Amino acid sequence: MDDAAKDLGRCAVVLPAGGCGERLGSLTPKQFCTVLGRPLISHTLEAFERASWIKDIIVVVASESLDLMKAIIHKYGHQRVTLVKGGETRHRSIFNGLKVFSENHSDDTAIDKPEVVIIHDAVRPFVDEDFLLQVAKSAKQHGAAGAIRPLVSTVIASSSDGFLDYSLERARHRASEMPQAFQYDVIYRAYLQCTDYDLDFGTECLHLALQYSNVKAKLLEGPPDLWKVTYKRDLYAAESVIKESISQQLCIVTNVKKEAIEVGFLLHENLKLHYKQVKAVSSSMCKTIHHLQNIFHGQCCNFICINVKDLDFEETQNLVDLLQTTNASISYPLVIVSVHLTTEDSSSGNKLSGVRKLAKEAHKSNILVYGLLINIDQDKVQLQQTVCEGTAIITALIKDRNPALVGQLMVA
Ligand SMILES: Nc1ccn([C@@H]2O[C@H](COP(=O)(O)OP(=O)(O)OP(=O)(O)O)[C@@H](O)[C@H]2O)c(=O)n1
Ligand SMILES: O=P(O)(O)OC[C@@H](O)[C@@H](O)[C@@H](O)CO
Repeated sequence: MDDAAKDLGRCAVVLPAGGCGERLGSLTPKQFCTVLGRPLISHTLEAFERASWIKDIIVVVASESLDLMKAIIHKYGHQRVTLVKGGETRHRSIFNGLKVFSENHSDDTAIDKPEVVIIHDAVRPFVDEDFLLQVAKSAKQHGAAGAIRPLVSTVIASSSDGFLDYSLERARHRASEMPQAFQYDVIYRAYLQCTDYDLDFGTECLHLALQYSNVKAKLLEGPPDLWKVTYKRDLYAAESVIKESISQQLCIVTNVKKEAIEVGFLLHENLKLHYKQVKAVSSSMCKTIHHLQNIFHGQCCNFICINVKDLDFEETQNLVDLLQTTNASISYPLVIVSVHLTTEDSSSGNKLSGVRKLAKEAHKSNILVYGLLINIDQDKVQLQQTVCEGTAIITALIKDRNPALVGQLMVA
């Protein structure tokens, strides 16, 4: 991607995050509300950090949120971030963010002026790097560029007495979304000329570029998940989108004992009907996180660990220990379904307490461990049926990632 961005020149992003999220109805401003255990703004930052060609990330927050934002940056290890104090309105916050490149600072933190600056609401966490680059390149060429999406509802105007005045032809109009991008001088010059009315009541940066810099923005149709978190339902939707994105891959870890391999094979056959990528590896291949990351060329968040009856939790404990050595679970809760093969005569009592204890410890590292008993004292047909039921339990646990079920022992 870096090669594709090489003609862009220096690029930065301004993330306005200084609002109070009134429409969401929470005491916590929505950019700091947690989604899958992590503040919404951290998900957005992670998306921009994937674009290494964006050299500076300017986060604009209300002064009362500066310490909270610093703590989030530290906890999640965000890089390339500069904090700026927000303003009373979104436009004033964006303007404060843009000033960081052009005005001297008391602490001499001058930041190199970018050729292209992206502006993106911090509460829009789903940012696609390819599309970001398209918008930035288009802004380099045309002076300004912005994301648009088809309108879902028709736009109408109301008369002062509350009756329909006129309606806009929906097919000819679009919703203005983000990211937007500008040649830095185009948008900074526009903000310098803004009236107070613009700064206090305006909502459209593209309009400012046209009004004050006489630059018509290039409009690019963006992907469907560009939406802005505004209402409570948007937080729930964001959590579902993220859960779905981290539930595409699955790693089955088993040792070389015969019964473990047999159940592992049956689980693999069932699970590959539900997941895009299912890999089965022997626990001997999972001695280092390097091995694990090589399996999926990156981050896998879902594991099934098959423990044969006489070894109890050794496989799961080893996997938890390995995962705890990485930051993998900082970004998203990892799931381990600890499968225990059992026979008619073995008691599940000690397993229950064992899974509970192990799960409680792992949960401190944001690793969710669930137990699953599979009785292998069955004929082939019955075992296949049991594994099929076990697969349904596993897919539900991974999809839901419910902390309340951590340490519970399900029976297929
Ligand atoms: N004074 C403000 C107001 C808004 N924003 C930011 O602009 C983005 C989009 O604005 P909006 O969705 O309106 O956020 P809020 O103003 O917080 O929401 P509400 O209007 O419901 O209060 C958000 O990331 C918000 O934090 C900002 O930086 N400074
Ligand atoms: O008006 P709000 O402050 O809720 O949100 C800002 C949005 O209007 C803005 O992000 C897009 O419409 C693009 O300009």
